[in-house]
Amino acid sequence: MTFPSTDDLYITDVPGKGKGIIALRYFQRGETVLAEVPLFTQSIVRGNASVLGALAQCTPEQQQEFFRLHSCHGDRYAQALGIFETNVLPCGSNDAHGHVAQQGGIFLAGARFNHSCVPNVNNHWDAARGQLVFRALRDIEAGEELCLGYGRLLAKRGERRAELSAKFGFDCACEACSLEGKALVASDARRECLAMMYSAHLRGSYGDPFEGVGEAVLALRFLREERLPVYESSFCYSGFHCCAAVSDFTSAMSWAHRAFEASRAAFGDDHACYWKDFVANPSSYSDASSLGKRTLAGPDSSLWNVLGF
Ligand SMILES: C[S@@+](CC[C@H](N)C(=O)[O-])C[C@H]1O[C@@H](n2cnc3c(N)ncnc32)[C@H](O)[C@@H]1O
Repeated sequence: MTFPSTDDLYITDVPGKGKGIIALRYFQRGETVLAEVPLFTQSIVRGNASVLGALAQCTPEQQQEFFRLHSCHGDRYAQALGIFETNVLPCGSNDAHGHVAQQGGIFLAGARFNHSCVPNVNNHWDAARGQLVFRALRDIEAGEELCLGYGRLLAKRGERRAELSAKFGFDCACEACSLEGKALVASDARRECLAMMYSAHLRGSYGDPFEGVGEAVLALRFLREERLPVYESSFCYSGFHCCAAVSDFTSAMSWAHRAFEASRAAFGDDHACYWKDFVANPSSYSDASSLGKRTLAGPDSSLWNVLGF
C-alpha cells in the first residue's frame, strides 16, 4: 500500500489490475467515498517540462508518491508525463455537450481507482471547495472494489475495449465486458440505443412530446438493466422538458423530482440545486407551455407498464 488507508477505503493489489481501491464499509448511494484536493494541476496544454515544474513545488514525499503511480504509456512519453496522463482526472466538467475541463489534476488516492464499464463511483469536481468528490453511484457493500468509468460507457463492448486498450493499455474484463451470447447482444443493443437517445437529448431534439417521454422511460429502463445510473438525470431532463412544454406540470414535477434525486446522488447537492425550483414550480422552466396542452406521464406512471415499456 502506498497511500494511507482511511477507515472507509483500502488501497491494495487487485489481481490483473495493479493497485485498486476496496470499500471497507457499506456506502449508501450518493454518499461521498472520498474527497481529495489535487497534488497539482495542469492545463490541457501541458508537457513533461510543465509536469516536472509542478512536481518541483511538491515535498520529496509527495514526489515519491507521484513516481509510484502507474504509467500505461511505456516509452511513448517521458516518465513524469506518462504518469500524469495515465492518472489525470478532470478538475471541471468534461461532459458530452463538448465541454472539456481546462484543468486536470493528480489525486494520489483517487488515481488508484480502476475502471469498470459498470462503475459504482462517480467523480465530480467541486469548484467551490477545490476538491474532487467521489460518490457512490449505488449502494456498495464492504469488500467491493470501487471503480470509475474511464471512457465512453454508452458503446458496444468491442468499441469500449478498443478505447480502453488504446488509452489505458488494458483489456477490460468487467462484468459487462465478460457477458457472452444473448446477454452480450442485449447489453450491446441497450448501450447503443442509449448512445443514440443520449445524443438526441444533447441536441435537444425531442420530437413529439409523447414519444420524447416514452424514450426517456425506455432509457431509464435500459440504464437500470445496464446499471448505469450516472446518466439518469440527463434522461429525466428530457422527460421533464416534454411534460413542461405541454403544460403537464404534475408529470413534469415527478420528472424533476427524479432528476433531483439522481443528480444529487451522482454529482452532489450543489449540482442538484438546479432542479429544486422545478420540483416546486415546473412552470418556471423557460420552455414551459411552449407547445399545445397535453397530458403525458411521469417516470413511475403505471401507463408505461400498460404500454409495455
Ligand atoms: C489510473 S490507474 C488506476 C490504478 C492502477 N491500477 C494502479 O496500480 O495505480 C489506470 C491503470 O490501471 C489499470 N486498470 C484500470 N482499470 C483496469 C481494469 N478494469 N482492468 C485491468 N487494469 C485496469 C490499467 O493499467 C490502467 O492503465
